[in-house]
Amino acid sequence: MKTLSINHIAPVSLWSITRNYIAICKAKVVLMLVITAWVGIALAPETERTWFAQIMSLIGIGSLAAAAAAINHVVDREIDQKMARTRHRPVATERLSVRHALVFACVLTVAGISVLLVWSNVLCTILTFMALLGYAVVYTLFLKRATPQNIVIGGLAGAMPPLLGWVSETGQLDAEPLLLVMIIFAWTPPHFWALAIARRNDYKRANVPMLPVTHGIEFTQICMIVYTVVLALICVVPYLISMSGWFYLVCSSILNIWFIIKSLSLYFWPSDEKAMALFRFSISHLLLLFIALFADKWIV
Ligand code: HEM
Ligand SMILES: CC(C)=CCC/C(C)=C/CC/C(C)=C/COP(=O)(O)OP(=O)(O)O
Repeated sequence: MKTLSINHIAPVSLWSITRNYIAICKAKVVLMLVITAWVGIALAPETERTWFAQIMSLIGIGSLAAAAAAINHVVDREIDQKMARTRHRPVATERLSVRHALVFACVLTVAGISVLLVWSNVLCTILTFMALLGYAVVYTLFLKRATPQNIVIGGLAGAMPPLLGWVSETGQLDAEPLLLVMIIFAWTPPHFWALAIARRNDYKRANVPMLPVTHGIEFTQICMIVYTVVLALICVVPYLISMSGWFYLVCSSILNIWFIIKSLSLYFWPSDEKAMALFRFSISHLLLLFIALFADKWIV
């Protein structure tokens, strides 16, 4: 592989430099956010917009989400150094400097805003930028360090993409995409707390007030069950208002009952392995739920 020599000391491959930049984007999370934004576009009322404009809108939303993730790596570098799960991250290990990470985040932000202004609209651009600030500043800089409700409130930023996709199409706010936001909003606490239970010692060591650290595992598991039930109830509403049909209702009901059963099982027979399995399940759950929302539009 081709190598670059920095100060003739450590040969660093071009790929390992690129890999650092990809890592600070949280690429898999951003991909999932873009998929939910795409469903927002697909469910919006039909417009004259071209495929190209829709793809550019998704690229713009993805760029701002990746910029937010890069800023998160900078702001959280000292916390990340203390946690086994995150201590190998590029900024935490200083493989990537703070300056380089911030310049990268700025480039992504400017590029994302420009793309959205050209191929989307002003409202979508403002809302997407607000989501960036919500995650990179409000959640990361303040809430994460301040309250065990950090991820509940901060979760709103990550829940925004279906609304952003919808608004990129229509240029206005509507009730339907807000419902999609509420679905992700209710999904986020069981998604994250499952991981936080398994990694509670990490958070304790880093002095981050996550719910399993401040209120214990049992209380967190009860909260997770409550949120999975709330999620199941919210997921019925798209069917009730005829936004989605029976195919979506059947799929979402199966997924949500499964989510509730898994949360109950974690409560009655707790283990870290089961908590991690529930965390991984939550990701498949959301992906399948949004695929069901999308497929329903064509099936029914
Ligand atoms: C405040 C809200 C959220 C918090 C605190 C949170 C937290 C986390 C954490 C700590 C991880 C593990 C990352 C790692 O192993 O490095 C993770 C993974 C993941 N999250 Fe979330 N999450 C949130 C919202 C979301 C949202 C809204 C989505 C998508 C719509 C999402 C999708 C994912 C995916 C796909 C992964 C797996 C990434 C991988 O395998 O590398 N998360 N989340
Ligand atoms: C513009 C736009 C749509 C923004 C979306 C923002 C975004 C990337 C949300 C994802 C949320 C997320 C991965 C939280 C991780 O929490 P954490 O940072 O506490 O986890 P960590 O310990 O793994 O860093």
